[in-house]
Order: sequence, then structure tokens, then C-alpha cells
Amino acid sequence: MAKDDLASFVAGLPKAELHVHHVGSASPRIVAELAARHEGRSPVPADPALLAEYFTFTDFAHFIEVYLSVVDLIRDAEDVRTLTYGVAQDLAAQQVRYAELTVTPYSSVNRGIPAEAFCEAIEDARREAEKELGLVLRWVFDIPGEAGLQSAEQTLRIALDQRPDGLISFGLGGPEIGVPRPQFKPYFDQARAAGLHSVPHAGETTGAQTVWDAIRELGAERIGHGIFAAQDPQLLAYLAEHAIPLEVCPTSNLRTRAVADLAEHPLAAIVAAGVPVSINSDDPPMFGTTLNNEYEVAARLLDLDTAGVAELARQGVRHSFATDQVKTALLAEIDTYTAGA
Ligand SMILES: O=c1[nH]cnc2c1ncn2[C@@H]1O[C@H](CO)[C@@H](O)[C@H]1O
Repeated sequence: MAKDDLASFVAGLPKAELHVHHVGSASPRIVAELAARHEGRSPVPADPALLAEYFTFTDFAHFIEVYLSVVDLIRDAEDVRTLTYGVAQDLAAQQVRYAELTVTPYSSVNRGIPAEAFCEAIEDARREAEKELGLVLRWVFDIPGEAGLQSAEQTLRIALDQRPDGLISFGLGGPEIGVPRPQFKPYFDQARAAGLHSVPHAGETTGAQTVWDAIRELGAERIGHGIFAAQDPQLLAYLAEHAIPLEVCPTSNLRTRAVADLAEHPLAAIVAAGVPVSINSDDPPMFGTTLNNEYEVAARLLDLDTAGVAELARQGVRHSFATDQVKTALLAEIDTYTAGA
């Protein structure tokens, strides 16, 4: 199929997005607006060309350093509201109907935004997005691993004390090197006991053992990234047998240099092993991508036609924590779109 045909099919395809970070989704327009507001006090450039250069990462640690400099631009609840609704608009424009957005309340609360005001701001944006854009948003509250156990404690407290209506999952992000997963077990135990799903990052920058730890110690129901599971056939078999999906973000892995080249990306091996996957965008403007582009990349890696791409979109819906009602409606919408395409 011609590239343009597939691209236009993907662009119109109704989709779910399961792995996308809040601050990491700030469009150049929003970053420029915030950078201009805080000019002179931030290394983040407002000019789009300089910003693209600033978003060129030498490795994963450099990516996190840059990421946190953008987090520093979020100073008050109004910034949070603007950011969140802007992200919702960008998702809705790509025909995303349902998204689980990874939000790091610790970072904002630690920078002086009260937890209550933070949660109120994201909830306002969530309700407006559902009403105005037809986008159902849900939250993953993630621990920024590099900030240690006190950040885990605070993230859990914010989750349980505030318990915003849209909150459904508990996550763990940031670096894996030097941040072993098992130490976070007590926090995941409490979050799960309170009814939150477990969706830690693992196997993004370290090997299969980290993914095993996420499953055994943190009760992971889905794995953020998990691409290095491909190094362990037993782990792939386990993920397939227990239907634990990997949230795969191909361009992210390239841009953080977790993989050297897309040709070396293990997505095809993971799918061939029967492991469920969803296709996601992670931090799209920072990685110079979009969810639609990630579907096109996945189509190339998996050699899919439009029917195959539609099936990927269905998998994203099935692996989500959306209600049955949302899932049924979205799957029906994909069927209708596919039948008419
Ligand atoms: O690809 C990623 N892997 C891990 N963490 C990430 C990624 N993208 C954004 N974050 C974010 O990095 C911050 C510092 O821990 C967290 O806010 C996490 O959500």
C-alpha cells in the first residue's frame, strides 16, 4: 500500500493511547508560551528551531535532565490546566477517543503547587476534554524513580488522599539504572489494595530482570516499554501466557538511544512471541513524533496493511482500563471506520 494511503488511514482511525506523559506531551506552542513567561529563569528555549535542537538527546539520562527542565516551567495550577487541556486537544485531533495520561504529581507539588489545586486543575481539563472534545481521559500517577522512596510515599499519599475521579493506575517512571523496582513494592501494594492498576515502566533501559521484578514485586498488569523482555524467551512466554501487554513506543526508544536503529527494534520479535502490545507515543513533541506516526512506524516494523493497523488499534482498546461501555463503543467505531475505508 502507498505510504500516503496508510498515513491517511491511520490519521482517521479512532484510537486509544495508553502510554503518554503529561509534561512530555507539551506542544512546542505550550512550551514556548511557558518558556517566554519564565524567560531568563529557564534553559528551555522558546524558539521552535532551538527547541528541536534542545530536544536532541545524547542518552536516557540526558533525556530525563531535559524533561525535568520542562517540568520546571509548570509553576502554578493555571499552567497545569493549560498544559492538560492542550494535550487533550492534540490527542483528540489525532482521533484519540480514550487516553491514559501519565501524570507526575510529585514533581509539581514539590515545586510548590498544592496537591489539591493540582488535582483540581487536571480534573477540570479532563471534564472539559470529555465534554468539548469527546475524549475520555484517565490518569496514571507515577513515581519519578530518580527522586527515591520519599517521592513514592508522597505520590501514594496524593493518590489516596485526593483520589481524583479520573485516577485509575499507579506507575513508576524515570531511570531504571540505579533504581531497582523491588524497593517500591510497599507503595504498589497499597495502591493496588486501594483499587489502582499497576503499570510501572520496566525494560526500557535495562534488561529482562527489571521486567520480572515489575511483575513479581509490583504486580504489573501492563509494562511501560518492556522492550528488553525480548532478550529473555522465558519472559516473552510468560508475558504471552499471562496476557501482560507491553506499551511499546518505538520512536521514543530510538530518540533516548535505548535502541540504536529502528531496524533493530524488537517489536516484531515481541509480537511474534505472542505478547500483547499497544502502540504509544510516550513524549511525542520531545521525540519529534505523534501517535499517528507511531502507528505508521509500527506498520513498517510489523509489515502491516490497513487491516493490520486497525487490529493494532483494537488491541490498544482491549488492553486499556476503560469501562466496558467505552471499549464497546470505541471498538464499534473502529469497525465502522474500517468498513468504510
Ligand atoms: O520514557 C520515559 N521513561 C521514564 N520516565 C519518563 C519517560 N518519559 C517521561 N518520563 C517522566 O520522567 C519523569 C522523571 O522520572 C517522570 O515524570 C516520568 O513520568
